[in-house]
Amino acid sequence: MPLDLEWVSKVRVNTQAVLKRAQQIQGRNKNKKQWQAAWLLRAVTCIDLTTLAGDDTPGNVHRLCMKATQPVRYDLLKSVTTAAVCVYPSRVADAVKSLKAANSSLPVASVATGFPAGQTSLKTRLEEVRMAVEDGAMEIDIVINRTLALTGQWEAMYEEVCQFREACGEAHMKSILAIGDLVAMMAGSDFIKTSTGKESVNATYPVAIVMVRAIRDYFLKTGHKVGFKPAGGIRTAKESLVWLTLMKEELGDEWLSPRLFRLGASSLLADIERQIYHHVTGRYAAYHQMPMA
Ligand SMILES: O=C[C@H](O)COP(=O)(O)O
Repeated sequence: MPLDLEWVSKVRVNTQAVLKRAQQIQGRNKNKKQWQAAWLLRAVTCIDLTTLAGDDTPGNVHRLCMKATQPVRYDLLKSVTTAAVCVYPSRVADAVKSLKAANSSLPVASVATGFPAGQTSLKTRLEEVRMAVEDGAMEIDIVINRTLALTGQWEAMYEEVCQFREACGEAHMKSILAIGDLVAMMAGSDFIKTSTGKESVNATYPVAIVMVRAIRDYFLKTGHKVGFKPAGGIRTAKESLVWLTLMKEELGDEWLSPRLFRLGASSLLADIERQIYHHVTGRYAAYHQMPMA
């Protein structure tokens, strides 16, 4: 849609109310036994299983892909996968190859646009998006230009995001960072994502509440449903339940599927798998019994 700065300028956040709501949501979802297991399985299906490390290799990306296709031990659970795998652009081809060899249609997501800082030229950032798409990425997690956002240059940020949208082609575009949500949605983002996972503060519930309410406002005004992806520092099964509760309560059941909700996480799955192991066997497994692949 065209940029509507009047709408952006009218946005107000009641910080105290948001903090209170965040507390409230963390106290919800006391489901136990099979209900808790069901919620955890839902969380698994929404994970973008991620590796974004300087020492990523075809080998560890391959293991990640195998884990994504069989996230919970085969003897405990069959036919569930994560939503996607998420890697650096340089590793997209490796992930596509591994998944193809495993006969899997799981999408490969790639961070791009100079992730995590976004401090490279626009030309370079656009080229990076195109290359990742060319290598087979079906989802692109872009970093918005924080310099433009922090200095209030919304038109320029909107133009950049529109160009990323175009460079993504058919690939879904997820835009990283709470700041500038509305502008990113106006410019065609399919998802908005809290953080890169590389900042000292990443996905927090109060910020998420502001973001999902921006998604709701955007939906009410345009009829267009934008997805939400919290990412960074999400490590425990319990946290995944809070995130699902937040989505259910703020946006409703429709936002509880991978089409509109993802958890960006590199090390959450192990804890969920442990909880599911406990649910099935009555015992807790050691972490080494839940291998990466
Ligand atoms: O986009 C995903 C994040 O980088 C993952 O962050 P994490 O490694 O803290 O789970």
